[in-house]
Amino acid sequence: MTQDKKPGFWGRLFGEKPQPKSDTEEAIERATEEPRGEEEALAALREEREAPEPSAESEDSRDAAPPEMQAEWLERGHPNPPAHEPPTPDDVTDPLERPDAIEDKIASDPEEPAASEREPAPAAPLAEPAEPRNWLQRLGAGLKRSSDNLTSSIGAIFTKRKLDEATLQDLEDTLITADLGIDTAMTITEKLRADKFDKDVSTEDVRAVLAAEVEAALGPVAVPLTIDSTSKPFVILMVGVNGSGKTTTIGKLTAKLRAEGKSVLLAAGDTFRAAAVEQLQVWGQRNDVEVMTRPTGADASGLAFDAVAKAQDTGTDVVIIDTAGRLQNRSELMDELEKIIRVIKKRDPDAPHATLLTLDATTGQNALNQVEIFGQKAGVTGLVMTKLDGTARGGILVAIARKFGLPIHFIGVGEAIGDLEPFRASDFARAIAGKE
Ligand SMILES: Nc1nc2c(ncn2[C@@H]2O[C@H](COP(=O)(O)OP(=O)(O)OP(=O)(O)O)[C@@H](O)[C@H]2O)c(=O)[nH]1
Repeated sequence: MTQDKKPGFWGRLFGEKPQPKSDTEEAIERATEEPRGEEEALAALREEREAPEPSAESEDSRDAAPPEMQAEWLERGHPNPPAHEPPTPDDVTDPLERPDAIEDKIASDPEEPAASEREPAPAAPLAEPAEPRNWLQRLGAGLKRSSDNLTSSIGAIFTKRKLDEATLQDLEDTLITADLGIDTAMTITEKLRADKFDKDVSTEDVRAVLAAEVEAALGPVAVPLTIDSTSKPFVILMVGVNGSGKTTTIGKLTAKLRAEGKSVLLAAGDTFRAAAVEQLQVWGQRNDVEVMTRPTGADASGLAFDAVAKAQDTGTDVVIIDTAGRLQNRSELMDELEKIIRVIKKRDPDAPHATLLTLDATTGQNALNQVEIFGQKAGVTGLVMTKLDGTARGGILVAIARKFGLPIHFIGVGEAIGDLEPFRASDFARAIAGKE
């Protein structure tokens, strides 16, 4: 305890009663030439140190200080002892809280005006309301990095009024760099060449063509995930590389299915990692659904089999099977995925009814390879693009759509339970083109 070494610390810290000046303060008074300025600086510092009196409801009061500290505190007339021991000089991390901070402050900031002369502190920005934004706004915010990247590059290219060959070439390069794919890049530049060559063109014109082409590419693949109620249970297998968002997507999707009144059983097929099982269990609790598990290292296909069997027996609407993340180039792991599918089919030859591949949007071009290999090995039926909120590479979705034509069911723009939405081509196109 440092209480004895630092008498009066609490009082000074909380601006309680006038205290005899500490050695440090006295030394400052002696050493400085302009006593008035120092006093004001001291006053300003004390003011900064002042903390509101802890209230009976304050969180701090839940975790009381040791008895001797409480005695000092009560002696000083405070109703609630502080939450924890007063910090010692060594464990105080805020420099202004350190006993020697007064010296430092005056030495380093001799011109600091008195508190009364200071500009009033700017008002703190209003805290963002919890859930004020609709989906479109969240999508726009999520894709902002992608669209900012794209539109600022477009803005930099279109400095001349008339559209010429060099500008078109630069635009094509920009669109390819933004992961939209060569086909889309060429379609956009050709359209602009046909309509606007040697004519006035604005960045707004380019954005309009961009949005139209992206929508044209994505429209056919924006297909909702339909749960066929004649397949009971409807079995969904979730696959993807490590960390692509499988488990999180399962949690979000389960919430949607539950909201539609469907019963859901989850199978924690990532039997490699105990943490992965726990993560799914948390989502299970949140959604109030059962999660089937096996000990770490158990055969995932056995678990999948049992989950389908149980859902058949209990009349559960949907079974979602999580799987361990695997890189598409690890053939032995991809073989294991094939085994899971084979085994599920022993319970229901039509299952899995949907095999969803989660793609991390931040991956960029590698996503194309993932779709290809997972498609071949696991018979992917649809895609979920996750983490569109944290990437400047959202354009990859366009390239994937053009190359594979696989349905894109959902996109994820955050980690929260509500951050999964059915994919809508026009919303995505407008957001990525930065159009209101
Ligand atoms: N920002 C953001 N984060 C996401 C999104 N989806 C998932 N995540 C985060 O990505 C991380 C990995 O997600 P998981 O769901 O654990 O991924 P996984 O594919 O199950 O991972 P493995 O089990 O390791 O293969 C977690 O921190 C998630 O919260 C999303 O749409 N946006």
